[in-house]
Amino acid sequence: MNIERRPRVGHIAFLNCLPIYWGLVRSGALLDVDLHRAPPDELGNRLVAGDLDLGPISLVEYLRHADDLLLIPDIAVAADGPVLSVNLVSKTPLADLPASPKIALTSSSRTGVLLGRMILEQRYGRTPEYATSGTDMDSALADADAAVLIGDEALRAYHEPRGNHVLDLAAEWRDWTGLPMVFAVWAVRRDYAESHPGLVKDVHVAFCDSVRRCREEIDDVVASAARWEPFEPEALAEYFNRLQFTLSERHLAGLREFATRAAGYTEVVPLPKDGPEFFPAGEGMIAGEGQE
Ligand SMILES: C=C(O[C@@H]1C=C(C(=O)O)C=C[C@H]1O)C(=O)O
Repeated sequence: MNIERRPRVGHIAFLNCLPIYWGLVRSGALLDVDLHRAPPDELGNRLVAGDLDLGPISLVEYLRHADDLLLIPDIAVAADGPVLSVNLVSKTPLADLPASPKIALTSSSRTGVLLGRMILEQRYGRTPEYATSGTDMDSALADADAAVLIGDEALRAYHEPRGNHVLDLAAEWRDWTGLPMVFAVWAVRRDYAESHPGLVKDVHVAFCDSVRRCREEIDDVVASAARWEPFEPEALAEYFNRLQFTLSERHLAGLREFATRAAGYTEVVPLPKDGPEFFPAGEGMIAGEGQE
């Protein structure tokens, strides 16, 4: 009897991760993983608790738990400029925000909300009062001057701001540092990587192949997503084009810069000098994508 169980793999329940999983269906690799779909905050908790073996995790959550995790090469959720779905949505133009604005931080985010705090405090000299909020624009703005939103709700706010002002935080990061912003990385628990290196390698290869297929079949990805999502095909095409799913050297430079700046804010484990530490999987497999 086979007592091996499938690797338990996370799946971020946002449109932005659809391209990463697209090819798993096409190649059949979907049958070889036990996929768990949830918002990023929940997936991070489950990976850290050992209820998942590997998968996407918010960059900040990875930095907090880097001692227990290894990065999986090549794959990320990132943007080198506007991302459209990590936004500071404010009732007034940014310049008119008071010195100590009330800022709502969506409960689903760890990285976007910290990026928003850094930008408000360091770039725009504000000393905000923060509160955790629901994930949608109305509940987040109910008792705040502005809100940091991520994912589908933030993309919706970008397309339908309803009188509010939308500041793209990945664009802000790029203007500020000259670097891409990495929002989520793929990580594997160290104990799982040690006991099941072959399975981790298989999942890595399957995801790299999936991203490659998605780029080749992007029109089908858009058409398929547009059947179910409240966004026009053109808007989805623009979004999937902005998003980068790779972790190139340039992305790593952005990740390290963010880790350095995050250290002053939250209990992140400082990266080792030549860090982050990777699951050993050889050369990058989807080189070229997202690299400049
Ligand atoms: C680009 C995005 O990245 C997401 C942002 C995250 C965060 O802020 O913690 C976590 C996972 C990512 O998928 C997005 O959701 O819009």
